[in-house]
Amino acid sequence: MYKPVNLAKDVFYVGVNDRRTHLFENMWPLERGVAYNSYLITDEKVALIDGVEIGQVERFLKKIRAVLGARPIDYLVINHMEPDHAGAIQILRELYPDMKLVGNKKTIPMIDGYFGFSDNCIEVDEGSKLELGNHTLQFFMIPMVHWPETMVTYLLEEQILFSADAFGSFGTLDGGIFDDEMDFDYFKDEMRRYYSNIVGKYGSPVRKALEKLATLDIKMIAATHGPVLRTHIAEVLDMYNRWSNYMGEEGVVIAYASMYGHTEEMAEVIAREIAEQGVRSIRMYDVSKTHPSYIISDIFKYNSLILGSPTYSNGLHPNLESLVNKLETIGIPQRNFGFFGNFTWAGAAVKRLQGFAETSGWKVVGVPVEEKHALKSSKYEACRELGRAMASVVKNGK
Ligand SMILES: Cc1cc2nc3c(=O)[nH]c(=O)nc-3n(C[C@H](O)[C@H](O)[C@H](O)COP(=O)(O)O)c2cc1C
Repeated sequence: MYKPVNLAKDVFYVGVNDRRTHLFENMWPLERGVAYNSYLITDEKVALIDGVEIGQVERFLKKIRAVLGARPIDYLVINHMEPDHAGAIQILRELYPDMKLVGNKKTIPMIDGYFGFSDNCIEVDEGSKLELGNHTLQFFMIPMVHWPETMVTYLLEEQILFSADAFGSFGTLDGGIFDDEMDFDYFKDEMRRYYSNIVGKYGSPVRKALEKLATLDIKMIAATHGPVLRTHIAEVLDMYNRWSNYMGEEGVVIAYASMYGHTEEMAEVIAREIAEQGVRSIRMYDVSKTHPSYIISDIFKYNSLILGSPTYSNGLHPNLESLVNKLETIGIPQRNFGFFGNFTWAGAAVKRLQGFAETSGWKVVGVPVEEKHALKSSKYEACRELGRAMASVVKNGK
């Protein structure tokens, strides 16, 4: 019934869209859903590359059968064992009992651990090849992008890279499957939100993977989420190069918490001064309103960050603390950093942010401002001074 979508002759897209799940990994908002991409190659042997999340298996199987009819699958290539791709393994194995699972030495113990079997598995290694007939698959390991077993599969004859979660994105494929069939700008933002929050900690493994992939001629990148890339490959590789090197463009993210508006007022003063100094890219977020994944995405985009918080139970406001914890986990090596806070009887927020600044190794810009009660003229001027200092560093590097 389904009209097959070809990436090349005998290479098919059989992925599915999920618009029902609200939170990816039960954490990251999916405003426009997510796609679980899977690919089928038909030759003397049939290979399926990655699967889908278990809840989406029905439509997935329909798409497979639309291509294969009653023909069995010979190989299931498992580039990545995360359950949003590997969840359908059990069902696929029951439907196709002779199907061999193709993974590396780290994949197979995970198959055993999750599903309780390790028979019918083929272990591949760096550079191993699997012949399907007229098509040859070659495997390259990209450990910790973003799980240890992750590998990519390269289809030599068509120069298609099946890249697992690398180059993936949130967002369903609303009709368009390929990057030139859609408004790709939306996906660039969602690709950064996906990368920064899910893969962002692993800059060094990503850089190693990019070096390895640079030796391949790539006509198409087929990731497990988001559009199939055939037009924007160079641009996306460049984006990955910048993100994995934690290079931020000129701009300031200001993220604050505020219960009664005093900390917010300080943030407004700082932002206005930065703008008056000529910085055009300023993104201001109330951490109680905006999910941290969007804020972290912008912290990856821009080279400077200012955090502000009221003191709350002798610490940071819990939502700001949560953002700081996430930043500590990711460990971005360098940003220009300013901070400020507000309190009523004994300030602790600025002290906590000072501690974060020291452990992060970031360049502290300006003098931190801490106001007691309402904003008064001396701290108003101190906020402006912090804004001026930040604008100078953003624009002039000092
Ligand atoms: C639940 C709660 C806990 C607080 N804990 C502290 C505290 O430990 N030390 C302090 O000096 N002020 C504390 N405050 C007072 C706030 O820091 C103060 O009201 C501040 O001005 C709030 O800033 P905002 O207007 O930006 O929300 C607390 C306030 C609330 C509501």
